[in-house]
Amino acid sequence: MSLFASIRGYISTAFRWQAGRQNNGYEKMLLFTARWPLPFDSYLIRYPDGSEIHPHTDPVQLGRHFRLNIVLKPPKSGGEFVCANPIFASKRIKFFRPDLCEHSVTRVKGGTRYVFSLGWMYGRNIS
Ligand SMILES: O=C(O)CCC(=O)C(=O)O
Ligand SMILES: [Fe+2]
Repeated sequence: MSLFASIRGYISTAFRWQAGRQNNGYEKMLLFTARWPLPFDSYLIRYPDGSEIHPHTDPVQLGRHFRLNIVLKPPKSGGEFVCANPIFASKRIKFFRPDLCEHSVTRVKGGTRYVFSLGWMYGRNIS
C-alpha cells in the first residue's frame, strides 16, 4: 500500500467507533498507528452489555505480535479476559502474545467494559 493510501485510510478510520472484526457486539476505535520504525497500533475497545469475543488468535504476516491491554473500566460482571499463558496478567493489565496464545473475552453482563490496547510487531517468525 502506498504511503498516501495508508494516510488516507488512517484519516478515514481513526478516532471513530467501528464494529469489531468478529461481530460479537464490541467496537473499536483506532488511536495511533505507524509502520516504522516499529510497527504498532493502539485502540480503545468498547464492550457493551452482552458483547463478547470468542477464542481466537491474531496472526501477523511478519514477526512476533505483542499486545498490552489495560482495562480502563471493567463491567459489573463478566467481560473477563481469558488466555492460558499470558506473559503478564493482573486484574487490569494483560500482556500477551495474541499470535500464539488463543484468547477470548467472556460475555459482558451489566455495564460497559473499556480497554486500551497497544500492540506491536517485530522480528522474524521465530516466535
Ligand atoms: O479486550 C481484550 O481484553 C482482548 C481483546 C483482543 O482480542 C485483543 O486485544 O487481541
Ligand atoms: Fe485478539
